[in-house]
Amino acid sequence: MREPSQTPKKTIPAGVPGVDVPDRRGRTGLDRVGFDLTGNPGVRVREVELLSSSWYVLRKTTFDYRHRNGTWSTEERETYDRGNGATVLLYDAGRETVLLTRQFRYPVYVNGHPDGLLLETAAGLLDDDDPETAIRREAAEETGYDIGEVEHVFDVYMSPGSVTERVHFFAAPYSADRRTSDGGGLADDGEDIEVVELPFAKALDMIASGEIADAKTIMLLQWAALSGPFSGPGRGNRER
Ligand SMILES: Nc1nc2c(ncn2[C@@H]2O[C@H](COP(=O)(O)OP(=O)(O)O[C@H]3O[C@H](CO)[C@@H](O)[C@H](O)[C@@H]3O)[C@@H](O)[C@H]2O)c(=O)[nH]1
Ligand SMILES: [Mg+2]
Repeated sequence: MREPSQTPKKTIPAGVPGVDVPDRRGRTGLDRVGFDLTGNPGVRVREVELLSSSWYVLRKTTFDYRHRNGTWSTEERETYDRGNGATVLLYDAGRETVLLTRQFRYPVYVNGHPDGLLLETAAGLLDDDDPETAIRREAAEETGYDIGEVEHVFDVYMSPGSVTERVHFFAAPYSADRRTSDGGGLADDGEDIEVVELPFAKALDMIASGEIADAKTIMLLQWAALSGPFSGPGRGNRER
């Protein structure tokens, strides 16, 4: 116990990782995001609380919001920020096939998927790259194919009520002569990705049966049938 005469020690705040001292991924200022927004005069950001920055970033933001009838209210919203991402549909128009990946997704497993092994188009986070550079990198890492020309399809907010992420969608042809490795993802990052080639028509059937249940994959397959490489009379509807 401290002697009554002793001067209390001044405690120097240790700093909050991700806020005023770097977190384990080197980030600071994570609680400043949103204050500089000016695009909507009916939104005034009041407070940003960093709830978690263990890997990706969860914030609670308090903001004033002007309703369409002119009244203001104060709202709170949690946002999950994992950066933006990119995805690509790899297709072989001649052989009428697509190249997908299969990997274990824990969030899916914990929410009703039988084994968590999800069939998906190759995809990854941008990290510090532009979308096209990122998708070339991810396609090579995950499928082993070095992709040539890519076609930009659309950019999409995948879960706008809670997740900040915007995903950039692409399509690109693949062919055996552009295979440079087995793919499989980065083992050091814990990735264990199977490369799965499917007839396009079978992939479409697997949407109907629920075997393909990933949003970006469904969107790209349906785009391919409607206006992409498998559109037009008689395409994508050949004998299974
Ligand atoms: N240690 C640790 N590592 C993590 C964690 N979360 C993700 N990772 C690592 O971060 C890697 C991210 O891999 P990417 O290939 O860059 O991203 P992705 O998870 O495939 O994301 C793509 O698909 C998502 C689902 O559709 C998309 O949301 C995303 O935009 C992108 O397209 C994972 O393989 C894993 O190693 C975590 O909580 N802890
Ligand atoms: Mg990935």
